[in-house]
Amino acid sequence: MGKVEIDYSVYLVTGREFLPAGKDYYESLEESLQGGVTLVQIREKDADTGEFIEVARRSKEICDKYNVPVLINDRIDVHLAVGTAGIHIGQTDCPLPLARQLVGPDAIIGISVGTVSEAHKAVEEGADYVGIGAVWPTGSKDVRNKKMLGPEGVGEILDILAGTGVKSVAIGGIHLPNLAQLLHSSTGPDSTNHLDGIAIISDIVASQTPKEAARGLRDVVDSFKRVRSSATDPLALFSVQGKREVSVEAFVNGVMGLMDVVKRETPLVHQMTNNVVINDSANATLAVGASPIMSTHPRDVADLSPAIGALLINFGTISDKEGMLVAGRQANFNRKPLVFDPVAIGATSYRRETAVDLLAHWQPTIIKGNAGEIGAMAKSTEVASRGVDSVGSGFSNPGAVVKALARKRAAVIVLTGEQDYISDGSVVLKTSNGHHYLGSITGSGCMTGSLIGCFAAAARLDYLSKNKAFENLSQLVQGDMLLAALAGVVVFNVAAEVAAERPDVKGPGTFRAALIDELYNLTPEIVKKRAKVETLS
Ligand SMILES: Cc1ncc(COP(=O)(O)OP(=O)(O)O)c(N)n1
Ligand SMILES: Cc1nc(C(=O)O)sc1CCOP(=O)(O)O
Repeated sequence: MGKVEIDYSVYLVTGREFLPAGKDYYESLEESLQGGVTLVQIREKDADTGEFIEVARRSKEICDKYNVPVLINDRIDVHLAVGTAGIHIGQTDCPLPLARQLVGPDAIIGISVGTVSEAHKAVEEGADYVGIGAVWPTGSKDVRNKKMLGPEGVGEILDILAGTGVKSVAIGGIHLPNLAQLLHSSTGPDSTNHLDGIAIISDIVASQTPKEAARGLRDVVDSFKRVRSSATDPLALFSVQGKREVSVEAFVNGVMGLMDVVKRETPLVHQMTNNVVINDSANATLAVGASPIMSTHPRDVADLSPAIGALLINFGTISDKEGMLVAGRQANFNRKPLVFDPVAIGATSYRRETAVDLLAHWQPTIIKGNAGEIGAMAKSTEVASRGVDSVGSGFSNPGAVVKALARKRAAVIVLTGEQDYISDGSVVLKTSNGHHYLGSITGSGCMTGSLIGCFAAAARLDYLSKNKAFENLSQLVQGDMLLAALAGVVVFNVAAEVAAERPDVKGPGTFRAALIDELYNLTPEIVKKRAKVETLS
């Protein structure tokens, strides 16, 4: 007979205990199937065998109407009694080789994995799919004894599965607002090994409207799979208007256009930054025509999110981690650009752990850092950090580093230095503006991050003024984020050059004041004349 063909896109794991008051289980199941659930697992933790068989039998009758296969959680006897498509087992249930002997070659066997070694074993033992979890904390199961994987941990397990034919779903704490982040940031650099689907209890079962809940999840997964299978650029995270023209002239014209958009729209740019630079960053933001808001309290930042144009998270003095977690999640949920400046990430283990934690909870759109910071993000040993500065002469091939990291992180990467390198994983840009005074004042890197935030907000607004919102539901943000990153870097460095040439500038002190003036006075024409931009690929 052969194995049933399974679509893992939206895999409902049932749980009668999570139904909202008054909601009938069978009604809820049928509504979720109407919404687009593609696979159902019957999970009964409290039922005795007779009751489990009855629930599975009736559930299968409903699923059969929609041609959706059913699997049974843990209980091989219930699977055999009802004749379902297969089983899902955990690490402490019946060993997989024995389960295979009992259910036969045609039954689907899925197994839970939470580590790379469990994934290796699942492949060796012939699992059809793995349930990778827990991605995030969940109220549906006690997972306190398990390591939370975050999207990055899911990605490490997906790397093991690449080329094996074993399918994958992620499970645990997955909801509509964090779904696009999970799908993108667990995907490997070459985009071949991405999740086949997601397994969900509460987001569907606990909903009063399971049809809509399932439909929302299904739309995002479908859209993600469509983009991954058809895009010429496998990242396809950000929208650009049509096919991008990769020429210096097009990029510089684009920067000029974004300068106008910022001045016209004065986007609100929420900045959670460090107390060394907070004033300079706010002033630089105002000088280019945007509007800064420097709030940090978790309750405040959640309310702000719908109104802002972009969010900057600069963890220089890392005193507001709770607020950063909330603000980043809200930015992803509201599909606002999120610029991450992991200041001195390589310098201490606390900073590294904080970054891992933040990145497990939200997906940055643009990551900006100096060589030490980008080296730490890329786990490169070529460049080391000392405090907030990097040491050594830099990367032997900086363009390759930013391109690879952009693909790994599914974000635009900006590497600042005497020359700046920017990549979205496809195009690599190099810019060479600036002045050595920038190294003699505090906050030049942080101000660059702020300006990238301003132009990211502008790029999103520009896109939305010309296109329909959210044509592609799996995209995290809309607008040309590569161009936004370029604009932030070029505008800041050109203004620095102009400031340093002024006769009244005698050193870093006068330069700092002049820099704000020249950001304020900078015109698109000056940028066009001075921008030193090269395309490397
Ligand atoms: C798709 C999927 N993945 C993981 C699990 C968890 O299964 P298990 O480890 O057996 O734990 P219990 O579900 O029995 O609590 C799952 N059920 N489905
Ligand atoms: C059943 C289950 N298994 C998990 C694992 O990590 O193996 S997490 C989990 C619960 C998933 O429920 P929700 O979608 O409500 O978070």
